[in-house]
Amino acid sequence: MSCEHATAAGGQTAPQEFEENNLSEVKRVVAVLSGKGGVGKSLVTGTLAVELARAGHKVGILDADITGPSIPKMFGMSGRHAMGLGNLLLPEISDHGVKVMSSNLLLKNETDPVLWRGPVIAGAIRQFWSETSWGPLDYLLVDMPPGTADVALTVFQSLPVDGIVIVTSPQDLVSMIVAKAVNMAEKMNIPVLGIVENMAYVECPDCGKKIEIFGPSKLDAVAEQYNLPILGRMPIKPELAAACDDGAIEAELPGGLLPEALASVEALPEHEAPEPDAGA
Ligand SMILES: Nc1ncnc2c1ncn2[C@@H]1O[C@H](COP(=O)(O)OP(=O)(O)OP(=O)(O)O)[C@@H](O)[C@H]1O
Repeated sequence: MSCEHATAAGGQTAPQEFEENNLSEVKRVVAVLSGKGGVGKSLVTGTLAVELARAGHKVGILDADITGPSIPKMFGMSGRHAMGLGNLLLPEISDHGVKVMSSNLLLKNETDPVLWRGPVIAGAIRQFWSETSWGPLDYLLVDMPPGTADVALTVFQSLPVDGIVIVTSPQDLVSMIVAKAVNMAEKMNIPVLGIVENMAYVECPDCGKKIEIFGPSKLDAVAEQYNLPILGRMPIKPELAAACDDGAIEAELPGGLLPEALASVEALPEHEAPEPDAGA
């Protein structure tokens, strides 16, 4: 498949800070990172976005998981396409006001594979920041690609990320994954806000007992080892997966799933406004 926008932006490899355009006013950027795919990073990003929006904040999601984007579907945007305004892209806006920019919003069909090479992906990230009109946002959440490789590095080197939320699951090699993320964050000088453990347990529908089906969690020990706060434990809930599949996360997400993560993100100070002459 091809994308006019992303192809035009290809060829950008050298690490550099991407400029914010003068139609965006993003106060805080939070990256949601996981060590591998499928641990629920996108669900945690979506949950945080919904909880922030319900708390009255203006929220956007930059879907940096370029080759495996799942945010638009979760927010009921399947089949929608991002529009342009002059040189800028306009994010799609969900029913409850969450703005989303994603490679899936640039594809003709959402089932088309994204077969872009690294430099083109970096170019897409630049477009989603520098060439997207985000307007005023209290929080921009970045749904990172899984792992700590190339694209993650581009995001951390190029966007003004204020904090990182690490998502793990009990069957992960939690200690190693957290170590990699913490080392990367330290090198980039970005604070890690803490760890969310997803799929931590299943609740018995009859007696409410929490069953740790992947065995006892190692999260407490790892959090202590790296001196990181635990930002919450999400249970496996089939209705969550169904809500994501139906594009109904905003309507159907139960309240209060990640209170500690919400409080930690809300406590982040605003970063400094861009230079007045930073243009699109
Ligand atoms: N706590 C949960 N309960 C039920 N289903 C879940 C839970 N967490 C994630 N899922 C489901 O598991 C699948 C993978 O989740 P998700 O897309 O959020 O993972 P990811 O880490 O972002 O994956 P990738 O890195 O491949 O994009 C989705 O279908 C999602 O709805």
